[in-house]
Amino acid sequence: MLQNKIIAITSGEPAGIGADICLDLVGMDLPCHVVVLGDMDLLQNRAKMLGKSVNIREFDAFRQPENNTLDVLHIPLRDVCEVGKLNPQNSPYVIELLDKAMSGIQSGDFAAMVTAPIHKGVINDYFGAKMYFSGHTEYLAEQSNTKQVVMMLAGGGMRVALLTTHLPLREVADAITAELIENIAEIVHTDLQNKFGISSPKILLAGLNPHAGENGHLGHEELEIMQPTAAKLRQRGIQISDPLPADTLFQPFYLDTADAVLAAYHDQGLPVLKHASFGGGVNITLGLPFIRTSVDHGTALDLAGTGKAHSGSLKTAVEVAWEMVQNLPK
Ligand SMILES: NC(=O)c1ccc[n+]([C@@H]2O[C@H](COP(=O)([O-])OP(=O)(O)OC[C@H]3O[C@@H](n4cnc5c(N)ncnc54)[C@H](O)[C@@H]3O)[C@@H](O)[C@H]2O)c1
Ligand SMILES: N[C@H](C(=O)O)[C@H](O)COP(=O)(O)O
Repeated sequence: MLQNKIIAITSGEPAGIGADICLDLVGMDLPCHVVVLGDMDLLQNRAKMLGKSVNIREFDAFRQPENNTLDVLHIPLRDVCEVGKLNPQNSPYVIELLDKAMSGIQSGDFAAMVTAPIHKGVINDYFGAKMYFSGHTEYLAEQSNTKQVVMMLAGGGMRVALLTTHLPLREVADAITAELIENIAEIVHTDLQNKFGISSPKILLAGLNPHAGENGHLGHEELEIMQPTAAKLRQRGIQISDPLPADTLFQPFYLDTADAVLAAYHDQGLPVLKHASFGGGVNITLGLPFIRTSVDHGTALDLAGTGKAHSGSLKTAVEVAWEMVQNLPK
């Protein structure tokens, strides 16, 4: 049976580089069979534009993978797609790719999903008040009725998980509660064990404020919330540090002692990681009832159809998803 050995790749925003990087997978040495979810004509046209001669065929779970062939689960675009130009009318298509990948996992057709980049802005332009879309992470959590998930990126020899994800900076401090830290740290701890095979994970907690609050003189979240919660978590057997100053935490002296950093917010942790590994890192959603990884970059509308987009991150995302599948308790 091929079925549960297949990884579904959602091709993402059709005007962006999603199709380009999916086409690049053909001929790569991948650890498993992959099927791309997307519009077949879009993929054919993009292949032509890029001068790639790739055999694009309709996905059939019982067919063996073939050389120079991309298996595609055809999902039609809703409207025209001009390369590099966002068309809000295609937003339901982008969402359908995610829904189909998720239902394929639930039915046992796919072992995991890997997502190519989407454009959150255009999805919100289309759906308006009907649905607020802040990212794959939050959407997949909602759709799978998962109360808490964690965004973690890996690259450049580090893993960086986030306490808060796509949240305006103004709202970050209020969102950091003892309950949130406990929930997130527990998910990071458990998923590092179960999905990454790390038996005794060590987590470094970054403070929210400059110099981790400078003993309460530069903010009180560290003393009042983060430190007592970290102590409580340690009593429960989770190896997490007290909040450390984020500006000096990302150096080998600390990083070499740990399996993951838990950053307080998106742009505290991710710029460091992306500086070290942009285009080769991977975004992993922890805490979901299924495996989902993604690229570390966005839609790069400026590069779509030019042949200049790098696909290393997509390849890594497939490899990491597959490794996670292998690590799942049997
Ligand atoms: N996994 C995802 O779905 C994901 C991740 C990050 C950003 N985004 C979304 O993408 C959209 C655009 O975001 P942005 O402009 O901040 O970031 P971006 O990553 O699309 O582009 C930033 C810069 O990096 C370059 N770049 C990006 N990917 C590249 C690649 N594979 N190879 C070579 N160069 C590459 C782009 O040309 C651009 O100069 C936003 O809507 C954002 O939310 C989605
Ligand atoms: N925060 C992610 C990053 O910077 O790479 C990106 O926006 C993707 O997030 P989702 O996987 O939730 O779409």
